[in-house]
Amino acid sequence: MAKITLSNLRHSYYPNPSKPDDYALKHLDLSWEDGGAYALLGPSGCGKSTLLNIISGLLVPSEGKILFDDKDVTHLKPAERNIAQVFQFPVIYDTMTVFDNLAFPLRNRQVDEATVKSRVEAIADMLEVTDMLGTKAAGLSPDNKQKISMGRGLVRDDINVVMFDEPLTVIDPHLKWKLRSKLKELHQELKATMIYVTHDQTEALTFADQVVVMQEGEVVQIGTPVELFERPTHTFVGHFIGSPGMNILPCEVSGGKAMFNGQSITLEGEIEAGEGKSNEIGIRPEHVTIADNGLEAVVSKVSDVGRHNVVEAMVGGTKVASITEESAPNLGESIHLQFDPAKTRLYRDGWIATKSAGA
Ligand SMILES: Nc1ncnc2c1ncn2[C@@H]1O[C@H](COP(=O)(O)OP(=O)(O)OP(=O)(O)O)[C@@H](O)[C@H]1O
Repeated sequence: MAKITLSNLRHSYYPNPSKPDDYALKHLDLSWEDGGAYALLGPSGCGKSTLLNIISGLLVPSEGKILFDDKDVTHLKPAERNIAQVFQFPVIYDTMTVFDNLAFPLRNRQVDEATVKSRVEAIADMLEVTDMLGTKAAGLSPDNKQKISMGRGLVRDDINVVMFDEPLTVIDPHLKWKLRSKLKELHQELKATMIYVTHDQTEALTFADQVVVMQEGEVVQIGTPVELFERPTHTFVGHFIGSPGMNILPCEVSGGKAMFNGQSITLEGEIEAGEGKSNEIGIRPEHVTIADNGLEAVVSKVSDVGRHNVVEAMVGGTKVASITEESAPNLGESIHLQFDPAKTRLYRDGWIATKSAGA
């Protein structure tokens, strides 16, 4: 396994890019530590596949370098990079047994049969497919086929990184969580560097220790799932992560105070110096409470989502969502909302602009 460094990386599919929008990857400078479990999360078109193809060697970036440890691999072919990839659709040989499928990447590299046997048996044990080793792959269910595909990606112990590209796409929703937790377990046992590409926040947050969130060809935040939830550094992350996402409320800033709907809102800390085109308050629905006093609001929607209710209420012309475990108010009812000051951030032109509490 290796540390992977992307240094000053940019990529455009155009021959003569001139403006930022000509770049599928605008500027990337980041390191994936040896043995880390990473997710690359972002909506369709944000540049995930482009980045994956650059790491695997299918694409040469327009600018910048890729290093595996200290070795510059920018111009090495995929086969020279020692990478394993697991794709959306299972890549296995139907006519071979499960054992032979798992053994394939090892035999391909002339690994001796005793090692093949012990490695395949160990991976099969971790994946809980030992009883299928003698079965032809053709008869397997789609989720078992994808498990074997994952096993093929994980069976070699000499690879630099295992990359999973939306690996649960074809899996039945009720089996997804099983494979997701299996993958997490495998990471803990194998300690391989893994990059999991997805547009699904649940998959990213359950698998990864560090999540890299991308938007429009740029990384907007790298952090643990808790960091992304607790203190998004960009409104995109606040909105994209969470269910429902963070409330992003237009506000005015004057005299170091944020005014929302004519009322001063206490923030987590001081507002950073600077100017911007737009100011917004970010507060998660989990940190908005219905109280006896506070911002006046009128309930516009109530959704019972099982463990709790999501209450949407209009404060002037702006919708604010809150999550409550208590009985929900009625539609049209006048209520008061309070924001937890320690969790209320100011965003300027999308980027966080409050000093964190204690800073
Ligand atoms: N071969 C190509 N030629 C031109 N533009 C491309 C090509 N491949 C991707 N793009 C553009 O580059 C940007 C990033 O695309 P990319 O496929 O990397 O995003 P993604 O996040 O992987 O999306 P998805 O999840 O839909 O695959 C998009 O604007 C896309 O239209």
